Amino acid sequence: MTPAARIAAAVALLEAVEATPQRPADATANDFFRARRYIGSGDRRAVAERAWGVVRQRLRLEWWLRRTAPGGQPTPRRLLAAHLLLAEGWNWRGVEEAFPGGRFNAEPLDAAERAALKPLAGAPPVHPEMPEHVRLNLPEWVLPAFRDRFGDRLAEEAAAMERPAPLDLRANLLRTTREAAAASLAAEGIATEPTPFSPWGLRLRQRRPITGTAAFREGLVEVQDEGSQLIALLADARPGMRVADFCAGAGGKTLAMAATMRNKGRLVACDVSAVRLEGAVRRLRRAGVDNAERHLLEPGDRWGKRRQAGFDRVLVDAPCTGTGTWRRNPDARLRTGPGDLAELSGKQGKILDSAADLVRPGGRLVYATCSILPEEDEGQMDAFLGRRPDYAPVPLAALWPALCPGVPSPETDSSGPYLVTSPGRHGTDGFFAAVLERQG
Ligand SMILES: C[S@@+](CC[C@H](N)C(=O)[O-])C[C@H]1O[C@@H](n2cnc3c(N)ncnc32)[C@H](O)[C@@H]1O
Repeated sequence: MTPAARIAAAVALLEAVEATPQRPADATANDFFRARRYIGSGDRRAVAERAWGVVRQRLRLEWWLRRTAPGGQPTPRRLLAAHLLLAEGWNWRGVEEAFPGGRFNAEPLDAAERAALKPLAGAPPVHPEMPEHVRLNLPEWVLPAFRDRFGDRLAEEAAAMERPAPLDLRANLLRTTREAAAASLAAEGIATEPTPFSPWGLRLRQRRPITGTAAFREGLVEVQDEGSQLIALLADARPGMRVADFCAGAGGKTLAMAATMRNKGRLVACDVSAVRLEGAVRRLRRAGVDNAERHLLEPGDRWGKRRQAGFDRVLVDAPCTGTGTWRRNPDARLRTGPGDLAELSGKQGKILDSAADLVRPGGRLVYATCSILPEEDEGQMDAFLGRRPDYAPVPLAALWPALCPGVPSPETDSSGPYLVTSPGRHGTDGFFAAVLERQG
């Protein structure tokens, strides 16, 4: 593809993303490229990277365009050209030439577009007159909650959320060790380093596709952010236990817990989504897990009633706003709003109440989110502990030394008894996890 054709394709991809604003952008991108198989993998990567760059910077690009052309719409063409000028450092001439018209290329910029864009040449992406949330590249509605969470580290965390996430793998101890998995990847030309907190984690030095490697196909490694690995670690599922992964999805944490259980005991992966649970089947097989079963939770289901107090561990990896994963899903910060938070908070409380009854006295309920909004995290725990005096938190500081001997704990001064990870401080996604013990 010529550089101009790549620009045109990135504009078309952004238009497709805009046309389905509630759909995750990567799902739209998959359809987009499937319908254009003639776009080779190098071009596909370049087109997607540029489009995601625009999505990542959208709040700032829009601010600039509203300033230079107050009545004009921030169309995908304008946003992309603004991105070239502000974020990629292109000069004005280069941008004009990137829209040459003709077959496979974007139409030339018209007079209104030129008037809106030309003043952006040489301008900095962040302007001192931007409102704080635009400067930080965060939607306005999360600002108070993010400030509660991060205090004077807010700018540092917001900046970390703008950087693309590294690719983390979890060595599957059912099949290998972390060292052997790293050696196997290295033999295939993929350099990794151990993650600082998770005893199973390997971080790629450079982002590379890994699903084609023998190490992945043979189930030696699974893709999983280090923060997510820590949640499975905190569940402390041991061989012979009865364990329920209540919101198992496609089994990311089920797989990790099967490994700590060494395939011994009973592990049930539950979810309300048959499609997501089905997604776990191949992963479980590849990982060599044979102690896990799946259960689809349905309305009126008596499964939970029959298993009250039947589990040593119940993990609730709750549906949440996903605000902790914004560095990974740049479009999510544009799609998520306060209405989602209200709806999800209600759901989280209900899920916790159902899951809590499954835990035996002396057993543990582990509640986790990939959100950094206190309302979904500590707020949810305060409300739950108010409703359920038979539960008490087990502080992270008490759990960590036995789970990870010799490794410094990821706890922070402000995280209280809970695990709170963040991109700026830990280099992971933003996760929250609480371990609650049911009193005997
Ligand atoms: C954060 S995702 C789980 C991710 C998964 N544990 C992993 O590690 O890959 C939350 C899951 O909760 C499920 N869910 C939503 N409502 C639920 C409910 N009422 N009971 C159980 N699971 C639910 C969703 O279908 C989704 O798969």
